[in-house]
Amino acid sequence: MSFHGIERRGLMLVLSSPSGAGKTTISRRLLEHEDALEMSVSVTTRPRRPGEVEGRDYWFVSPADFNIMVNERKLLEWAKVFGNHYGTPKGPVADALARGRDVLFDIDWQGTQQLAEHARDDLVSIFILPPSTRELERRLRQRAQDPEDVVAARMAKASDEISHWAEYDYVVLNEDVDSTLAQVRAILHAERLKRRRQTGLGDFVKRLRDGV
Ligand SMILES: Nc1nc2c(ncn2[C@@H]2O[C@H](COP(=O)(O)OP(=O)(O)O)[C@@H](O)[C@H]2O)c(=O)[nH]1
Ligand SMILES: Nc1ncnc2c1ncn2[C@@H]1O[C@H](COP(=O)(O)OP(=O)(O)O)[C@@H](O)[C@H]1O
Repeated sequence: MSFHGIERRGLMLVLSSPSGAGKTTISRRLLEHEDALEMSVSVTTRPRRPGEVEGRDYWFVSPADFNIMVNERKLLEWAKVFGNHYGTPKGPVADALARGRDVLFDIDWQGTQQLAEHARDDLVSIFILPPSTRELERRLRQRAQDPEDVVAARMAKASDEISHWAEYDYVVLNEDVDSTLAQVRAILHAERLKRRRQTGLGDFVKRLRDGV
């Protein structure tokens, strides 16, 4: 990746939050604005929701196929969430990073911990908090795509998920979508400028010094 003509190493941007806090909304908006960013599309055994698109939101697979992917080590990380399995296919992430692109992950704390074990230096993690419990419940119901018992289960798990907030590099409160988006973009832009990510800086500075 070239940034002002200087080679840069791609980064892995993780968004986690309790269900309903707004990860999907923020991810979609972010991808509209950030050309150099690609979504990591997970595989899941969860049923497809109305409006979800195969290959855009998830790859929907059977439990048997998921197990095959685990056994063949095709997943970078995987976890069981709300009784279903979710995992990150390895290939597309490696390809994107090799092309110098950044990769966005909508994964839970278990997946974030696994990525941190393998690629801490390339990882930038953001935890998204809802403004209040009431608002979280309102958002989960408003989405109205899950049956009532699923909404209740997700609310019951919210406290567990939130308990991992301090394991993240950044924490953003998602009150208003536009300002959350601006904050996440600011984090991404600053992280891209980290010296160790600008791999072409040494050569650039050498040419600069040679010229003076
Ligand atoms: N570890 C891991 N978690 C995932 C993956 N894909 C999705 N998740 C998480 O699984 C949880 C449930 O996702 P989903 O069923 O789409 O509901 P959501 O909470 O509305 O996004 C969320 O916390 C996601 O971040 C994955 O590949 N790995
Ligand atoms: N800042 C916000 N203000 C109001 N509603 C929001 C906000 N962010 C997300 N939502 C709504 O809340 C619901 C859950 O958001 P979603 O992005 O699906 O959350 P998650 O992916 O974390 O489960 C959706 O109906 C979405 O439109």
